[in-house]
Amino acid sequence: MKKNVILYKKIPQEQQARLAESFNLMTFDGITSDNRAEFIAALAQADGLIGASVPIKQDLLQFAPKLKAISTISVGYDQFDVDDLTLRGIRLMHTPTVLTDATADTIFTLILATARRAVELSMLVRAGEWQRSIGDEYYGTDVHHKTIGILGMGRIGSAVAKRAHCGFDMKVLYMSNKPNIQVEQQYQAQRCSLDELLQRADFVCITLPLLPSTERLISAEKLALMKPSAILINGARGKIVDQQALVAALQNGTIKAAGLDVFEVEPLPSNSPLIVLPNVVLLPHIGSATIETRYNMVRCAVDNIIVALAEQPPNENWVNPQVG
Ligand SMILES: NC(=O)C1=CN([C@@H]2O[C@H](COP(=O)(O)OP(=O)(O)OC[C@H]3O[C@@H](n4cnc5c(N)ncnc54)[C@H](OP(=O)(O)O)[C@@H]3O)[C@@H](O)[C@H]2O)C=CC1
Ligand SMILES: O=CC(=O)O
Repeated sequence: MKKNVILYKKIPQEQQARLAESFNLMTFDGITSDNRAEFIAALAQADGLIGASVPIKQDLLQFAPKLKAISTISVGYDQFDVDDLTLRGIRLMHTPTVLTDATADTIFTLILATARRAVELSMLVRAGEWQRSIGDEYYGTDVHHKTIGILGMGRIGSAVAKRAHCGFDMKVLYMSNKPNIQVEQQYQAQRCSLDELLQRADFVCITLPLLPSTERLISAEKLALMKPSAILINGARGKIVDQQALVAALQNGTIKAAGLDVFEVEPLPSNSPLIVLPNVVLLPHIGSATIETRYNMVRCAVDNIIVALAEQPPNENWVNPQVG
């Protein structure tokens, strides 16, 4: 008998067809206050869930007594309580690797856009204010040959290090739980403490997961360690930075600029003080948002739910293989 799967995100038709071939499929275009009751009712019979961006924790899981697997169309899984899923015997699968390069490219987009003031100057042109050759008040800062400090040297951190070293002749510093010998050998990366990295780096890039140990890691005190000329790039999760402290640091010149793809609250509220700061480049959480990469993530997540519900042995996309 086919198992029951809920798809809670819109995905390309042919991938949805793969799901419909394997499972009794129920679909939701996101979970909103309008359809939440219907989603909760569907959970009663669900063997599997596949989707993205929605926190699925105890408040929803209590209505899902049969649930055996969740496949998230993302690499980050901070929207779940992994220990609780493991206790409940629910397999959690994610989509590492397929989005690594696209996300590293987004991080480099933010590095270049902040350093060269690309958004600010583009707005000046659009406003008709480009009347003569621009003066030094609008000059940017070099990226090449500068020092980049990468927080978290995993898949995306390593891809950023590659771009920095091979493409921009940058010196690479990194802070990680354990040494990454490959990046040390390939990109001459040097591991150091968080404080040393913050003091030395021209560009500080966050590529950490959101965990209790990383939440608000970049506090007012840590921002104060950065050079006044330094630029902070966050391509990971907004809650890793104390956003209020960041706004203050950008307003009072503690640091020069920031490039942000992620925020404490998403979508970023329209009254956020970040919106009016000229020295910030803001993106709407698009780290992996290319046509090719988003498609590959969906394909990977569909593969994952098929594997997980077929009770095949753990593979590298399983977050909690101990569930078995
Ligand atoms: N903006 C966007 O659209 C995207 C954002 N992301 C975010 O990027 C994050 C990283 O992804 P990815 O590179 O694939 O993940 P990885 O797990 O490959 O890399 C994370 C690295 O951070 C290290 N780390 C974890 N905790 C700490 C800590 N307290 N101090 C120092 N290092 C630590 C990990 O070390 P160890 O292995 O030893 O724990 C690991 O090396 C995701 O979790 C997600 O939140 C990802 C994709 C797109
Ligand atoms: O934020 C995106 C992810 O895949 O994680």
